[in-house]
Amino acid sequence: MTTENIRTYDVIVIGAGPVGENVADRTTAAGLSTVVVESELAGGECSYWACEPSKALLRPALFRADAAHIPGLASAVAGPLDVDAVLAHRDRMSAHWKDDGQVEWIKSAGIDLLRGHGRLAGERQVTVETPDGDAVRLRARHAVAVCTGSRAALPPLPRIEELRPWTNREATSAHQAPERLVIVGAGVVGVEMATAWQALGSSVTLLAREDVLLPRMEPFAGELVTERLREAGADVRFGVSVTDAKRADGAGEVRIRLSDGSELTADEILFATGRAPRSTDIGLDSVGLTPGDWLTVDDSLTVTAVPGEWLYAVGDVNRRALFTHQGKYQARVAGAVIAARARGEQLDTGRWAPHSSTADIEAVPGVVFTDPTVASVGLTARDAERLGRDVEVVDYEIGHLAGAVQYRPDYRGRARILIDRDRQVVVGATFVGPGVEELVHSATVALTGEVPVERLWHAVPAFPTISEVWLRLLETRSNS
Ligand SMILES: Cc1cc2nc3c(=O)[nH]c(=O)nc-3n(C[C@H](O)[C@H](O)[C@H](O)COP(=O)(O)OP(=O)(O)OC[C@H]3O[C@@H](n4cnc5c(N)ncnc54)[C@H](O)[C@@H]3O)c2cc1C
Ligand SMILES: NC(=O)c1ccc[n+]([C@@H]2O[C@H](COP(=O)([O-])OP(=O)(O)OC[C@H]3O[C@@H](n4cnc5c(N)ncnc54)[C@H](O)[C@@H]3O)[C@@H](O)[C@H]2O)c1
Repeated sequence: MTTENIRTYDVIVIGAGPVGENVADRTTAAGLSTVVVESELAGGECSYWACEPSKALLRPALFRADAAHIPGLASAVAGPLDVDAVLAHRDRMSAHWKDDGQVEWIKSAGIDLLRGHGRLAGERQVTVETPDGDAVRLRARHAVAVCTGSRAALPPLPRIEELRPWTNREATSAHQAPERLVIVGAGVVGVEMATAWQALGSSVTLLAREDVLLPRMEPFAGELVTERLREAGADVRFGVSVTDAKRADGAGEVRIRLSDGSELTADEILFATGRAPRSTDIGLDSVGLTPGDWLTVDDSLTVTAVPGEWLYAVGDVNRRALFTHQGKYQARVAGAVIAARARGEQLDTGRWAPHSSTADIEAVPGVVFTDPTVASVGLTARDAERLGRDVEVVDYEIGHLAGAVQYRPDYRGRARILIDRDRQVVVGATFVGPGVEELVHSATVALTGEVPVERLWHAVPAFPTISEVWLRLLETRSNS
């Protein structure tokens, strides 16, 4: 390798997903020269095969579900969705799988972009294999941030690759609705894709290994989503997993055997069975780490097992909170940490301090875009029990609110808040019902601000809105 191929920067970021882009933005803004390395498309999974395309598929389905129950509007939305128009909209929202817009933004922010596959090559060093087969060696004066994200984790079924199964990539970029779609896994990807493709004309069978959908959330969330999915025509089955699956003649339909002995036939099978870190081929062994592992970090996003405070892992790859918004929050913290260390400053750590990623553990909001929508932040009742936290659990049927009936006359939904008995602050909230996605930030502010419940009495929600659920929850509590 010639010396011309060695480039030195203050900071090297591997992976230009939403998180890598934000780390690079922060370090550049702090005056540190930064290069970001990307092997596929700048913008990452979120822009092309996750958040953006999935929400573009779901929005028409959810809007129609609401409109179909609003007097005077129902007849206008009768009949099937215009699938071609929905898919064309999804294509636009995924920028037609081209990253020119992202590349332009990266350049405008003063960040260098290097296309290729990045691998750690010892302390503060990264080697990049470029698309034309060249190798570029990068050296960092201060920091390397691994932001390589995650990929779909497939179950250990024999010869699974011969099945050509769908993962999130195919499920968000398919150009036609399969007639019969079997979805394995009832987490967020499973239920969102079941909602979208059932609305787009597929006959969906959703297989849940557990006895409820969305098993990590409050049980009533999964119960309400099950009701509506079944009303929409989906076949939802509990307590089953796939024991064997084969594509007939290697090309035709998929024949699936389930753990209860039953069999299914489908045109496509989607495995929505969780995520694995993209860390198998990023040179982890060169710094004493195990390829394929999640990267454990402390609250400053510094990789704990590597000495010298130069290696960071930010976003999905550290497994703290697998959401774009939470990864971008970590990126803001990591950028501030890298800049402070580069200036030789003492870090300001501790809960909610600028150099401490706190919210990605204590107040992670998430919205599941299903009918009904599920929005939550903080602990569930089950989490509180597991952690031995003494909480008061308060429930309210959102459908009793005037604002909910105005929103959709057949409104079905429920809210739950958890109040820490000692501190008298909200430590968890779950809202299930149409339109609750914009409600969850009020709960996030209550959690992060640690607003005393007594003060929440004075936060008066407007009439008639679904936000009045806050007042009813507090009234329910004081009446009990
Ligand atoms: C179907 C689906 C829907 C989702 N919907 C939402 C949602 O609505 N809201 C939400 O908040 N979250 C959602 N998520 C989660 C969200 O997509 C992730 O949390 C987010 O993409 C993580 O960002 P990241 O930058 O850490 O990783 P990624 O987005 O995975 O980006 C990592 C980047 O690194 C690159 N890379 C990897 N290895 C290398 C290497 N060796 N060299 C160079 N480049 C490399 C990749 O090509 C990629 O561009 C969804 C996920 C899925 C699967
Ligand atoms: N709207 C959003 O914000 C959004 C949407 C999609 C994904 N995401 C993020 O992406 C992450 C990954 O989502 P996901 O749904 O892929 O994972 P998940 O971990 O949420 O759910 C995976 C499900 O698959 C099941 N499963 C695992 N192995 C199985 C097997 N062999 N057979 C049957 N079932 C099996 C698990 O029990 C679990 O219920 C989520 O945790 C979330 O953070 C967010």
